[in-house]
Parts: sequence; structure tokens; C-alpha cells
Amino acid sequence: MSIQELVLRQRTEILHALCSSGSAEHLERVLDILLSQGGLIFEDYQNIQVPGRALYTNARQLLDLVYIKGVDTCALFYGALQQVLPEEQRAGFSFSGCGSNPEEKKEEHQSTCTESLLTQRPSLVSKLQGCIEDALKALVISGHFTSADCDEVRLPIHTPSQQARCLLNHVRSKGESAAKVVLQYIQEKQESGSPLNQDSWTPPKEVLKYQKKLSSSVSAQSCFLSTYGGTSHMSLDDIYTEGQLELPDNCDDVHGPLGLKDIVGTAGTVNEEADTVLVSGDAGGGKSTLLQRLHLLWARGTALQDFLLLFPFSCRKLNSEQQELSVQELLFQHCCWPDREQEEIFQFILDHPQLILFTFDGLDELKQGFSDEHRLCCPTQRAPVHILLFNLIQGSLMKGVRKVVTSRPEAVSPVLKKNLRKEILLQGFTPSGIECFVRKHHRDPTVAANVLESLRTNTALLGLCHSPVLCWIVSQCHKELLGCGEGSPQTITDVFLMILQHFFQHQSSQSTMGSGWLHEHLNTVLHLGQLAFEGIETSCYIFSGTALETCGVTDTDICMGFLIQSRDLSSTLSQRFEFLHVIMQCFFAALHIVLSKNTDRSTIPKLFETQNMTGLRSSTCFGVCLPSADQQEQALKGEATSAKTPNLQITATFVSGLLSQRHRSLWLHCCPSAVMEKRVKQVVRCLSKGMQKHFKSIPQPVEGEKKSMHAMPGFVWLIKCIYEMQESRIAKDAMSKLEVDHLKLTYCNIGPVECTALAYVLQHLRNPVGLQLDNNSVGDVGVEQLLPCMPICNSLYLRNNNITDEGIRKLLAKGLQCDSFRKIALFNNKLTDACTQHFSHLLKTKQDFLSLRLGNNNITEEGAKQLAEGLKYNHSLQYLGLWGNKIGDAGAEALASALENTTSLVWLSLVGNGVGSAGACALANIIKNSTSLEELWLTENCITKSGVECLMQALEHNTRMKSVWLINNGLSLEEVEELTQRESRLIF
Ligand SMILES: Nc1ncnc2c1ncn2[C@@H]1O[C@H](COP(=O)(O)OP(=O)(O)OP(=O)(O)O)[C@@H](O)[C@H]1O
Repeated sequence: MSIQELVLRQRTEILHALCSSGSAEHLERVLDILLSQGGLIFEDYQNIQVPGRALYTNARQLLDLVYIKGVDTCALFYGALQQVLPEEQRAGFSFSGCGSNPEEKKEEHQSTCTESLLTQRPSLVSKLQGCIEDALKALVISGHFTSADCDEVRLPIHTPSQQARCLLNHVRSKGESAAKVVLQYIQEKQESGSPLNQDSWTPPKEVLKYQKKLSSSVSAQSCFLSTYGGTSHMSLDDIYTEGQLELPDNCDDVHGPLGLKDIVGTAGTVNEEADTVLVSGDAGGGKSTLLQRLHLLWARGTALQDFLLLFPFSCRKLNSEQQELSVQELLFQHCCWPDREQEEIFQFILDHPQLILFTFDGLDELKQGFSDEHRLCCPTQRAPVHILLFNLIQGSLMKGVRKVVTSRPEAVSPVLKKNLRKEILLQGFTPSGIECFVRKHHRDPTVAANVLESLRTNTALLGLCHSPVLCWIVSQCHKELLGCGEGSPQTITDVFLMILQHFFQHQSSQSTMGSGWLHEHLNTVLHLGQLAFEGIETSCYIFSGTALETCGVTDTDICMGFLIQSRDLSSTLSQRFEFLHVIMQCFFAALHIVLSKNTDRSTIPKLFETQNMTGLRSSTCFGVCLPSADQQEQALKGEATSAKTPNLQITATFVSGLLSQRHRSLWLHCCPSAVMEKRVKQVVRCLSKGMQKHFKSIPQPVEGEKKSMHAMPGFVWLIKCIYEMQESRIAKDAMSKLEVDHLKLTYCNIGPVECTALAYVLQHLRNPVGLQLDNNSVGDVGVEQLLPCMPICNSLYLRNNNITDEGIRKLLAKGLQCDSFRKIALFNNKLTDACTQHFSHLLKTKQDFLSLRLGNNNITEEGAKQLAEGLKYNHSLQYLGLWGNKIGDAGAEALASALENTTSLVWLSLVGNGVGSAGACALANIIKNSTSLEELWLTENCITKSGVECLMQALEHNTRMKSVWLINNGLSLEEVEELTQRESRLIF
């Protein structure tokens, strides 16, 4: 009998010997040997070892292939069995002359490293098992493996030998030089005599010394928070509160909240080839503080430990670099100077990009807007710093070095987006974050409790506190806050006036009553205002002593605490200053515009006009104040103005707030009232004109469609300015001309603060509208802020907004009293069964409610039962969507019984709810009896043929039903075919 025949005859026994233990190890070792001896080629191996396929199937595939390949391969196969199987099993599979000497084969296959990986595979698998991590490190350092490659190898379902095989397979796909790294690594291990399972790679000594110096300077720079510099020292450890990190809505590959580690992790990656991670968030939202935290944790060795060197940059500081620099100079001069061996250290950085992390804070503050026009690839070539920065971000310079960049969202251009690995949104504090921050800020629990209580009674202020910088001010000014009773702050201008007063009164020997405090410090306000204004118009946020002098800023002014000394990793001899926070600079710039005698007449119109055009990329706002050469340069740069747009918008918002009726008494003795009146009129006119422009942009509706307005950039900002003015006359005027049926504000970065302003303004609309706020960050506090405009909303769309049951409780309590309120959509929020009783009550009470969509929340059987209670008594609901919840068959049964005789429901979706056949049979009763239902969606519900039969029988009695959707249920192809033929309204 030939050996080929033997393979056939012993097929069952061989399969048993290879697979009966349930472990794949025997089969995999046989494959290793066959690969090493040329019995199989790698493509054969891939055809046999199909991931996820049953072990027996793989083994059968091997036997088929061995048989087809012929006698030689069969002989090698029997030889491999002899090597792999336990002694007691071997005897059954002996065949004289089988198996050639593997060493001989090795001689034949020495030409390339990739081939050696195959010929030496059995021994490599055994050698690598104890030192997978080291081998991975070598591959990462050499640039062949990414962290995703490593993760795949490390998968916990792999045994050590499978990890080794997976590593070898990956290496093969990376090519010859990767194979060389592994072989060299194994060889060096053996030559050094060190056991293969010990970590041995350490960076050169000079690099380690440099790392130590860098990390100690990063640590020193990041352990205190700068906002407290002017008043008191607060260590970051004592005050740091987790902010809310989110991925943009379209990528939902992560469940649960993101943490700091996810910033450089794989979550949310959209472009594997790019190296830059963007953290975007509003002014004062905590981006710089978050980076500072990352820096500190890295320097302490508790985070980002995959990176040996971390280079932190501040775009604000890079603005003042006048020289052209090379990357080497940029790193060493701006971050940390190596005491020795600069060339060696820089070469190490170039050779090991995976071990290096750059952070660039405040890209929006860079004078030049991001552009990819000037390409630079050579790390030793000098160039203006912004060009270096852009090329680093794009990866044309220092490819492979990871970069984390922060920016305000308004300044993120499409060109920048194109170069991003991923984006993470920093959404400020959550409600529990606010509480945590206040408690950290006030060690005295009674004070903390009082501050929190005053926030609870003033939800507009609570909304503002989602912004960490405002939360800081509110905590800092707790005495003023607790003493102000009725006049408690409502707007961001109120909050900043509070801190202004707080700082002045802390510096004064006696506290001045009434509005006298401002008059007393008017000179300081004007000096700092001038400095701030000039800085905002030229994107300058750091000021030299000379700049201070030019604006008349004195030592007394500095002592007030609004300016702090600029910190820098690179040592500079002259002192430089910056405002406590850039929003503070905007506030002083606004004070200058409002109070200065020298404010040009065109300043206010230009400030508002520019912001209102399209938001970004418009001509420079304060162009008139710049020398004409600068104007030309700005115009040429085009995007340069976009970077400062957010600060101009904030300044304009403050101008509106400062000129509001409520604050005018403050300025009585500071500025002639006629001038003040004129400025107020200018602002009101600008806001009204801005709104008009938006309204004019609304297209006429197509016949039969509703008139709908999509918010243009700048719309929300205009609304916020109107809110700052706190004059309902202005809000009313602005809104009286808006005639739309539907207002769409999706993806507009709307948080609680914006909700407050929206509600304030929209309540003056003449006719009810549909308000669509999908994909924002409204949250429960935002929902509460929206309540005043509920009477004007006939439908409310709040998809993807972090809303919980508590928010719904308040929303529905108000909704019950609103006659127009008929529809609500809340997909993708955080709702559970706890909110369904409120919906149930709403359904019972409001007999004109039309549409309820609660898809993709966490509603279970219990919630469905609660809803059913309400549905029993409701005769108006037409649309009910519970797609993507977990109501199960019992939930479906409860709904079915409540809706059995519905005369209103037209559309019901229970997609993806685990309804099963039992649920389907119950739902069939609605089809049987209802006189209204037209569409039933039961896609992805594990319904089998028996369930579909029930639905079909019910359809026989119903001619009104248009379709029953049953895609992706537990039906075979044949069943689907048969059922479709029997009933065409079933859609599979
Ligand atoms: N996570 C945090 N924990 C505690 N305080 C914070 C946190 N984040 C921000 N703050 C406070 O808010 C202030 C403003 O934050 P930060 O400067 O980090 O905001 P930003 O987003 O960088 O603002 P901008 O875009 O205007 O530069 C900080 O100085 C600090 O007082």
C-alpha cells in the first residue's frame, strides 16, 4: 500500500489523534514541521488554518491537501506525526522511509530571512514563547510593528505557542527586514547566553540621562495650575477633575466613558496612517489642563509609558519664536537642552519615532492657520516654526512620532482634519465633575455645600459651570456668589464681572461699596484692556515688558492678579506675561471696546460683521487698526484669521453683555452716557442684522415640505450674544421675523450654556417649531435649560445627547403642560426603565401626542410593560420606535396586548429587541385587530419560522398593513424563499 493510500485509509484515526484532545497544538505543530520542510507552502498553511473554523475541519483540509500533493508530502506528514504525537499514539502511524531530515532542508533554504522564518519555524516557535514581549518591542522599535499588530499577537485567547506563531505570521507579512529583526533578536539572545524570557533592551545611557532631565523639567512645569498663579498655588493633583471625553458621534467603537489613556490608544482611530490625535474643545474647556495632567503623569512614570521621551509645546509660546529652526533646535531649545551628546540623542529620536510623543497645546492660538502647502521632509533643515509644526502634524517630518494637538473646534479646518489619526472631544465637566471640582476647591465642606446649593437653585449658572474655567471662577468667588441673593449671575459676562470685582476687592485695603469699585480701578481696567485688545487683534497672548509699558500697564496693575508670568520650558532672560486665561484677555478686550475713549466708531460693527459672515475665513475684524502691510499679509494667509475667530466671538459676546441694560450703571462714572448709548445701539443693530442675514438664507420650501432652517455657523453665537444682553425686547425683535416650521441645530456643539441662550431667545418665536438638536451635548442640565422654550416646540429631537432618566423626568413634567408638544425623539441616550413611567403618564394624559422614539437606549421588559400601561389609554400615538432596546418576548407581549386594538398607531419598530417567535406571535394580534397599523419593523429579533407563520396568518385578515420587516432573523434561505412567495408584504 502506498503512503498516499495509507493517508486515506487511516483518515479517521489521524483525525482522532490530531483533534480529540480539543487542543489545536498537535495540528499546529504538524503544520510548523511541514512548513519548515517545504511540505506545505505558506499559502497552503493559510488555507488550512482559517481563523474561527472548527479544528476538525482544518485537520480534514490538511489531510486532503497532503493527499493531493502526493507521496513525498504524505511521507513528510507521517514523519511530522511521529515527532508530534505522544509515544503511545505514534506506533499506529509508522511508515518506513517517511520524513526527510529537517536539517538537510534547512541547508537548502538559507537564502532570505523570510524563508528562514519558515525553515526554522518549529524551533522559532519554541524559542519565542518565553520572550514574546521582548520580540514585540524589538519589532516596534525597528518600526515594523504598530501597537495594533502587537495587540493582535497578545490576544488573550492565544496560547504562548499560538502567540509565537501569530508573531511569525505577522512578521512574514511585513517583509524581509522585519524577518531579519526577529532572527537577529533570537541570535543575540542566544549569543548573550541570557535566557530568552528576560527583557534586555534599554536605551543608550545618554538618552536615559536626557530622559531624566526632560521628565524632571516637565514635572516641574506641570505640577501647579497657572490660573491660580495670581492668587494662590493649587497643585494639579489637588484640583484635577476628570473632564468628559467623547469620540465624534460617527465612531461608536468604544463603550463606556473614555479616559486619559484613550487619547493615545486605539479607540476612535479613523486613519491608521496618520500620527496626530486632536483633542478639541471649547474655550476654557480644560484642554491645556488635560495636557498638563498627561505631562505630569508621564513625568512620574504613571501614564504613557510606551513613550520614552515626551516633548510638550505651547503654540502660544511658539508664536514668539522669530528664528527659523530645525526640528532638533525646536526640541532642544523649546523643551529641554541635552547637556551632552546632542547628536547621539537626536539620532536616537530619529531612529525610534515610536518612542517619542510631541504635544502641541492650543493650535488655535498659532498666528498662522494650519496649511499643508509648504512641504518639508528633512529634520535638519531650518524653517519658520509654524512650517515645522504643520509638517510634524502631517507626518512629512518625523513620521511615526505620535503627536497630540489641542484646539478649539472652530479653528479645526478640513485640511487639518485630513491629517488626523483621530479626534477626541473634551466636553468640560459632567454634573458630578462640577460637584467633585467644587469639593476639591473648598476643603471646608460647609462652604462647598453652600456653593453647590446655590448652583442647584440657579441652573443657568450650573450650566455655565460645565465649562471648567467658569466653574473655577464661580468657586473662587464663592463669597460674592453667596452674598448676591437675587442678582445671582446668569450670563458669562456676569461671572466675569464677579471675578473682576473679586480680584479688585482682594487687593484693596477697604472694600468699596456699590459700583464704586470699578471707578476706583478704572485705570487698571483701561491699561489691561488696551493690552488685551491689541493682543486679540494680532493673535498675541504673551506680552513683553515693552508691550506692557506701551499700554501703560504698571506694577500695581500687574499685582491685581489678572496677568501672570509666562512659564516656559526654555529659559528666557526677560520676563513675559500673559493673562490668567485667554478668555480673561477677551473680557478685558471687551472692556476696552466698551469703555475706552479711543474706540474707533467702526470697531463694534466690524467685530460683529466679521463673525457673522461665515464664521471662519473672513477678512480681519479689526483690520482698520492694523498697518496696511499687515492687512495684506493677513489677507494672503487667508486662514490666519480663522484661528483667532473664536476669541473675537468671545470678545463680541462680552461686549454684548457689558452693554446690557443691567450693567449700565457700572459705567456711569467711567464713560459718557451718550457714548455708551451709541455703542449699545451699534450692538443691537449688529445682532438684528446678523439674524436677518440668517433668515434670508433660508430656502423656500418645496411644495408639501415644511420650511426648515439649518443653523449656519455663527447662528448659535448670535443667539448667545442676544442672551448676554438679557433684554427680552431684543430677543423678541430678533425672533419676530423668523418664520420656519423646523429649526435644525444638529452638530452645533450645543451644551447647557447654549441651551440656556436658545431657550431665552426661541421662546419669542411666533409659531411653534420642531427643534432638532441631534448630536450635541445637551445633557440633563441642558434639557432643564430648554424648558422655557418647550411651549413653542411641537417636536423635539434630542438624539445622541447624553440625556438620562432624570433629564426626561423634568422634560416631560413640563411637556405635559405644553399644548403644542406632540413628538419626541431620543435615540442614543442613556435612558432606562426608570424613565418609562413618565412616558406612560404622558401617553395617558396627552391624547394628542403623536410620536415617541426611544431607540437605542436601555429599556427592558419592565420598561415596555410601563409603556404598555400608558398605551392602553392612549388613542393618538402614530409612531412608536423602540429599536435597539432589550424588551424581549415578554415586553413585546405587553406592548401587543396594549396595542391590540389600536386605531391610531401607524408605525411600530421593535428592531433588535430579542422579541423571538413568542413575541412575534403576540404582535401578530395587533396586525389581526388594528385598523391603523401599516408598518411593523421586526428586523434582527431571532424570530424563527413559527413566529413568521403567526405573522402571516394575521396578515391574511389585514389589507391595510404595508410591510413587516424581518431582515436578519433565524430563517434559512429556503424558508425565506418560501415565505416571500406566500406573502409579499414580509420583507426579509
Ligand atoms: N480637569 C480640570 N480640573 C480642574 N480644573 C480645570 C480642569 N480643566 C480646566 N480647569 C480649570 O479651567 C481653567 C481653564 O482650563 P484650560 O486652560 O485647560 O482650558 P482650555 O480648553 O485650554 O482653554 P482655551 O481653549 O481657552 O485655551 C484652568 O486654568 C483650570 O482652572
